[in-house]
Amino acid sequence: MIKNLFFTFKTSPGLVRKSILLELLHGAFIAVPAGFLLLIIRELFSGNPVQSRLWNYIWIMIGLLIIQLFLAVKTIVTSNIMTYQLSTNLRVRLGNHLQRLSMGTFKQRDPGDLASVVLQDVANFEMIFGHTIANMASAIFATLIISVFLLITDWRLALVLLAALPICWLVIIGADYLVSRQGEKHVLARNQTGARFLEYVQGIRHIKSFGMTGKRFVSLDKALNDFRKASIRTEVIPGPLVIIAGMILELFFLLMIGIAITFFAQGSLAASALITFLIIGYRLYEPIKIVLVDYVILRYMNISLSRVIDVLRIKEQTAGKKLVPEKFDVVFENVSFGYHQEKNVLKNISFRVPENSLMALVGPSGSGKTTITSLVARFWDAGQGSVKIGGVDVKDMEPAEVYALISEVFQEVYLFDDTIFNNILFGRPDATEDEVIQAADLAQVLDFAWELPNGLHSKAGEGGNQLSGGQKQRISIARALLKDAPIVLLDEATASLDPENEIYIQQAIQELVKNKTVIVVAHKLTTIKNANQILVLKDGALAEEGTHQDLITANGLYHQLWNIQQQVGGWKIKRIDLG
Ligand SMILES: Nc1ncnc2c1ncn2[C@@H]1O[C@H](COP(=O)(O)OP(=O)(O)OP(=O)(O)O)[C@@H](O)[C@H]1O
Repeated sequence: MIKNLFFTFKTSPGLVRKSILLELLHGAFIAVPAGFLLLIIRELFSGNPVQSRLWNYIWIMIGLLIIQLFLAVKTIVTSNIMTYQLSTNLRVRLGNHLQRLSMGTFKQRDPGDLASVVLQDVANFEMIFGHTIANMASAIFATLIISVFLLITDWRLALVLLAALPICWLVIIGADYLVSRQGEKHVLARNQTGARFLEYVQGIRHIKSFGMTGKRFVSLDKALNDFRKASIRTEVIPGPLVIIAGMILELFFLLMIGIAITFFAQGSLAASALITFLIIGYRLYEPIKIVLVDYVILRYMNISLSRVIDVLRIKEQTAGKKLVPEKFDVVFENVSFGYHQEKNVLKNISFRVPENSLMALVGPSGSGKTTITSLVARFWDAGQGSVKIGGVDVKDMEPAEVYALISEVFQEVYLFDDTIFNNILFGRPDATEDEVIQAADLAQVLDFAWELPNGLHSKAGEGGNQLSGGQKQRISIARALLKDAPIVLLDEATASLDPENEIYIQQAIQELVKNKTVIVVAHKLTTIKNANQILVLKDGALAEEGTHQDLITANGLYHQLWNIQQQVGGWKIKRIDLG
């Protein structure tokens, strides 16, 4: 836990130092009045108490109380400023860090879990740390000072009181163990609930269309129930141990009284010392009781903090030599890559796409076509070999620099819950209105936008849910046109569209790929007949390479795929003819 706290403190060391100093000072001012109480008792039992001296002590104690009040306010304010500063730092660090992670990290991790780290775990830290740390620091310091007073007064009785501490500590270690185990289960249950909610809301359309509302709700309901049970256990299980620790303190206090009375009866303890231990001895335990409860809660907070730090430690994509290419040909040199270490989905792939030419990727489903485009965009880094743009290894470029060179049009289009205009503007935020309109025109967006109530300024709806698939495609092409990046990655967008939309989109794509280096994942071979180069993949390896004519002549896998598609196409035409 200490390590995790230091990791967090590093971001605002000055503020943390100031806060800790104030807390220690506050602790001292909680303890010092006990010293004056001790002097008052001594004076009273001196046989000849001096009234004025007693009053002086009382005035000093009142003065100390006022300072203590002032310090308490200052400490609360500073520790809250520190807590919110530290949690803000954590959020900013997480935000910056997430940006620099490869896309792979996001695909590999449960999105609900990642969201709960950013939202829940940081909030957990914020809430618990703010409320416990100030108490703990001042309580520990106050205990130390009161112990010194008591040791000076009578070391034997002081040792009896202090002997309770290691025993309490053992009990707290037990509670700590339970909190850590149960806390992890609680956090897991909480994340499951978040993930199931996310799944339920995101998939609501499909869940409804397959009539699975009840079934899916069962898994959400189960997650909620598990979370409820885990929450109760987290609260209840360590509770008795904390109470036991408190009772041990009470028992040792009673033991100390018994021994003190014996010493008093034997004449080895003065009456003033006996009274001192009865009054101040009890005060020794007050801060400790606070520490006992707060420590257990802090351990729970540490589970959240560890999760935040784990995310912060995920390796970021580096920029290597921070090079910027001047040309835009794309080269793969003996690239092998696997999403998981055990299995390579790309095996020793080499090719070159010259600047301003079009290369098509063809192959059966799962052969690795999309993976190749993901490596060009540096969504993932190649395991072996290198991916180069203009002679520069993408690993030697800032990931943002790579993204800036690439426009992508994929089958699945994501639109923001904003206007069509702003969704296009996203391609190049500093573009002028005329440029956006021109891109919308070239991508055939204006054709349908002018029929909408607010034209280009009509809302696309969250994820583009107020538009058809073809319309969303055209917006994404307009966005790519506006970006005007030198490299275009196309996951053949027309695969699932009706003929009318397909024509529109083909026209829009013709505009997009003009004078660009283009890699297209092709599903319909007719659309890539004129490609400068076709790469045929099979099981992640390069099976064939050449132009359409070369590959037909070679009479291999491409020829087979071509024949199949021709037959299916012919069959479709026949069916239409018959109809
Ligand atoms: N994020 C991922 N995590 C793990 N494995 C993945 C991931 N994405 C793809 N794969 C696997 O990698 C292999 C290649 O997938 P890829 O999507 O590149 O194929 P594809 O040729 O584009 O397929 P399709 O034509 O069906 O889109 C497949 O076996 C797939 O299951």
